[in-house]
Amino acid sequence: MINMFSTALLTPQEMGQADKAAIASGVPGAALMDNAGRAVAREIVRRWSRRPVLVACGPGNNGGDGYVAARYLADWGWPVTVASLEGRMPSEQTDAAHHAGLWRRPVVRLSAALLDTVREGLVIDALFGAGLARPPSGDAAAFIQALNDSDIPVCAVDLPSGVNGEDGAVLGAALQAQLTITFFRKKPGHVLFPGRALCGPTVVAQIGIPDTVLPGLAGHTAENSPDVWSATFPWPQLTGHKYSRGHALVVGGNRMTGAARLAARAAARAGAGLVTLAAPEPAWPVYATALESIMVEGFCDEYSFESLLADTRKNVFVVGPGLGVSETTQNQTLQILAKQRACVLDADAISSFSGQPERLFAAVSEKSVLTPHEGEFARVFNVSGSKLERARMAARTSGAVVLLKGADTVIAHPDGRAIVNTNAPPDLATGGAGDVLAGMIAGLMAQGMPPFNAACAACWLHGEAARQHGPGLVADDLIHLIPAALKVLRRVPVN
Ligand SMILES: NC(=O)C1=CN([C@@H]2O[C@H](COP(=O)(O)OP(=O)(O)OC[C@H]3O[C@@H](n4cnc5c(N)ncnc54)[C@H](OP(=O)(O)O)[C@@H]3O)[C@@H](O)[C@H]2O)[C@@H](O)CC1
Ligand SMILES: Nc1ncnc2c1ncn2[C@@H]1O[C@H](COP(=O)(O)OP(=O)(O)O)[C@@H](O)[C@H]1O
Ligand SMILES: [K+]
Repeated sequence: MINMFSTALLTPQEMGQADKAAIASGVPGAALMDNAGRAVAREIVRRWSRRPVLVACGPGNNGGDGYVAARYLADWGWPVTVASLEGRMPSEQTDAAHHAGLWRRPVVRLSAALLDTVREGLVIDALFGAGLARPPSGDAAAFIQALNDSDIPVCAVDLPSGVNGEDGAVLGAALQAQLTITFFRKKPGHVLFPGRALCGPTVVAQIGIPDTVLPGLAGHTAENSPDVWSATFPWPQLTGHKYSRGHALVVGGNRMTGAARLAARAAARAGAGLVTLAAPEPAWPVYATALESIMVEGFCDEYSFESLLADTRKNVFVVGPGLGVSETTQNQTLQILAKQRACVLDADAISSFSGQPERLFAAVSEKSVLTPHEGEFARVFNVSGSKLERARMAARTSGAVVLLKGADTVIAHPDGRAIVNTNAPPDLATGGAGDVLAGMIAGLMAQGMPPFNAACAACWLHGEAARQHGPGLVADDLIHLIPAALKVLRRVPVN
């Protein structure tokens, strides 16, 4: 069971449908807009002391929210200037026009020169939100450029103008905000780069849209959070034993032995009851000396490798870290996939199919999790579009769960669902961090967690472990911080 609703990510189009459904259920559009603008004003007074504010309003509903925010701030005694793009007011008989009408003071034409009035103040960006239709040009482009060149803080309504809500891309030029307030649920553009960085922290305000509108229109994209998968998290059972917690087998390489060791340790820390490292004979002493609780079994050829896989209690395999790109790696991967058990394919297990992706796609299934970074991804998937679209398309094409790594990791299921991870600090950009992630996913799958859920949960725990460490992180540290991340997940304070 997976909960895609509480952190659902809605496209601008889906958000429009949510808006309509809320209105149909009896909440007037003007009230939604009033709630939205008041939420913006409230978040501002919570963070900044009273100061001059310039509200830049576009011609649509985003501008409508701006007129509301301006009214509340002025009512609370803030010095407010309202400016409209190209002097355009909202079309008559719209909610935005209604709220623009409630602003009884002057509305000036927006220009970069107005920034001089708020050098010590703040700008509310209510130019464009979900309805951004083309790259900003003319007055809008000049204003965005001048504001970005200044150090005046910007509070964006819904999205920083210029950011595409659907995928976080910049359409021509976009504002850099210090705070973004969005409504009801985030959009993909709030969590995917570069949009995420341009938003600053994003606050989600509830404005009267009931959650009951969600099942009709959302459910295929969400932000990663324990809410999504915690119901299926495999906590140890009182009467459990090591065999009931699964047995992960990690394939080791001959030379880069650290990668598989990291993955094996991470699988054990994530809770696999038993972990075996399958070591090629020449490297067996290296693995055997380094590992204590992890069993090390040697193999010398494909036959002895095959016999290592035979034991059906070994219910999940990790293949790829430190193996090297070669035909041998490809063969080992295919041998593993032929067992039709759960597996995590990382690094060289993916790259070894460069130029022959069909061989990989024919062998994987929903029980397989592929964990490429962008470089590995490009070797086997020939897809374009946003990161969300590419991961989704890769999962559909291959039939496997695909976890496309990076600062905004996307986890996609072949059925079209996708999760965007947002808790990973940049300290994770260090060699071996991906090997640890692969092991953690396997450790959760060993305990019976469904592959997609396991990939999401491991990714969140990985980010949390890194957050606990902070700067100076190396991959080895993550192993020791998995217990601390698990404690956070259980809401038990870390001692
Ligand atoms: N949905 C909800 O639940 C709720 C939504 N709410 C709010 O509504 C916002 C969405 O409103 P929206 O659909 O009116 O779109 P919006 O962002 O104002 O932009 C459209 C206008 O901008 C114009 N325009 C576009 N690009 C342009 C460009 N490059 N350069 C120049 N002009 C450009 C475009 O003009 P046109 O293309 O017609 O010339 C049109 O007039 C959403 O972000 C949120 O803040 C809240 O009130 C609470 C409830
Ligand atoms: N800038 C970043 N911010 C957050 N997480 C990152 C960033 N860069 C990399 N990561 C994460 O760190 C891990 C690196 O994995 P990978 O590139 O496979 O490294 P390795 O192969 O050395 O183990 C992935 O989980 C990735 O999502
Ligand atoms: K905006």
